[in-house]
Amino acid sequence: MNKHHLLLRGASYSTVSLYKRSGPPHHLHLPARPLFPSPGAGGTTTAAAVFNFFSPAHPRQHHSLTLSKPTRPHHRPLNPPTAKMSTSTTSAAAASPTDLIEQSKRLAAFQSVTAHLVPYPHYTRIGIGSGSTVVYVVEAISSLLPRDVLSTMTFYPTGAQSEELIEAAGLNLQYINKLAPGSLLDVCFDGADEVDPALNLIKGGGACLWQEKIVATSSKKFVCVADFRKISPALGTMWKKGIPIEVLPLAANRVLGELERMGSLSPKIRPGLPGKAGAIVTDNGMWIVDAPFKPLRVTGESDREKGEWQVDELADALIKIPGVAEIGLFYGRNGNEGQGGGAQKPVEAYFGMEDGSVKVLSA
Ligand SMILES: O=C(CO)[C@H](O)[C@H](O)COP(=O)(O)O
Repeated sequence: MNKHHLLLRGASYSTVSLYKRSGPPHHLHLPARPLFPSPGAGGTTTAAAVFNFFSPAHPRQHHSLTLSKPTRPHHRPLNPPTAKMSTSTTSAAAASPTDLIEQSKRLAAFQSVTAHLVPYPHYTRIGIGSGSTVVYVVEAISSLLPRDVLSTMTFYPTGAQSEELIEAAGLNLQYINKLAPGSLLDVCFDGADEVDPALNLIKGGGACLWQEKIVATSSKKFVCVADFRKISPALGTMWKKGIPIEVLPLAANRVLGELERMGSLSPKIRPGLPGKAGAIVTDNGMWIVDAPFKPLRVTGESDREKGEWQVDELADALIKIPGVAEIGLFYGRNGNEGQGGGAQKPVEAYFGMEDGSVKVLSA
């Protein structure tokens, strides 16, 4: 057993680098949770925390690390472990709304990767979702994990955007169609357009929902990463554009009629403008229909006469419409309930908040 004792300044750390007189630094990854009591609970008391863990660089060596906190109280939220990030987080109050949203996505990405990937160097197959938040997930993976660990991992995209992200970061790329029957990815990270308290999701704002669902359900666990705007009491409350539905182009008008009959409020074929005239075409050659419904009930039953649906009942009805390839409702089981894969809901959702903290909802 290797014993280390460090005196740290600050509230929380996710990576500690030990520099030796010679040779490369030794990176130790810590759990993403506050290490010490909050200042209000006794900021003048010296505290210590002991961790037993393995370093990815030396997986056979068992380490014990004792962290001691200085007596000065702290008032800062958890910071991702880069100097750049620390600076932007502490200036969050003065940030523009766009900066604030980007910072919150990045915070959530770093914390989710720290919690689910950094302590588990044996994870080798990772799914990468689509959208603007996932950009920060890939940044977090690239910057938090040592190169020799990354070289043992393979990353599975959910469309053209995440394929480019993986390649640009110099990570190993593999396609989900190469996953052997019965095999699963260890974990998959993806964003969402809206998240309800039961962790049902609306996805597909970026038109990648079909491959996203295939990758999520091919993973042992799905981790959702988002910003504060995505937290919702009921799907359809915050995301007003409607549930994205991937359809066979020749069936699109028929699907629209069926959706109206089910109570959807003005479903529409998503246009490709400004980039493309006509309908948007997905990575799979399909179209997207956006179908707004009244806010979806998390529990209870649907009242179909009134067009008021419970999430699972609506999802089950939508997926049965002929011509529908896949729907942007992620519902049913979560990863904890289906360890063998097949679950659409995340095991955890990380939300970067306006105050610089990260809120975590667990299944
Ligand atoms: O489902 C998706 C793409 O099909 C995205 O995950 C969702 O639209 C969230 O995107 P962003 O991170 O840009 O807010």
